[in-house]
Amino acid sequence: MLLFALIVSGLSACQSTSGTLYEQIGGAEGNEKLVDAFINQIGNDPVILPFFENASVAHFRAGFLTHLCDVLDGPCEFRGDSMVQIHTGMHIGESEFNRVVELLVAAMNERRISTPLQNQILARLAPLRGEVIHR
Ligand code: HEM
Repeated sequence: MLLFALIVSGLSACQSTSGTLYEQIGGAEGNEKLVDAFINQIGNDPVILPFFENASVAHFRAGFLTHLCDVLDGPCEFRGDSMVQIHTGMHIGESEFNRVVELLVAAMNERRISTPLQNQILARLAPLRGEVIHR
């Protein structure tokens, strides 16, 4: 019985593997910490930062938070412009898209998100590639 209790408490201290992806990243707090780490990565990247030259960080943060919450099955509905509308005119290519994915992975590593969970998150974002690049 003691062993069982130890195993259960040990499991709950680790990342949960049940519930929505949003719950698994730690809900609203986990989402905010992840998005802030991502924004910090963007802020330090000489290739990607120039894309955000005229963007408001606060606006991007709020929009990305809601969008990610929505994509990860959290209790949010992103009602902003479509991914195509937002990124049209930015002339984003494959390499810039891949770089942004790398920055998100770096942010997820920083937040100690497990590799299997990272892969599930990336699988949700990958289909958006065509809506973001060459626009
Ligand atoms: C799957 C990949 C991506 C997703 C899901 C995504 C999603 C978003 C979202 C939700 C917003 C905020 C929209 C709003 O509320 O107004 C946004 C804005 C923005 N995105 Fe992306 N994005 C992706 C890839 C990229 C890439 C690769 C770049 C550039 C290399 C980029 C550059 C920007 C910029 C500059 C803005 C700010 C626009 C502004 O407010 O002026 N995005 N993106």
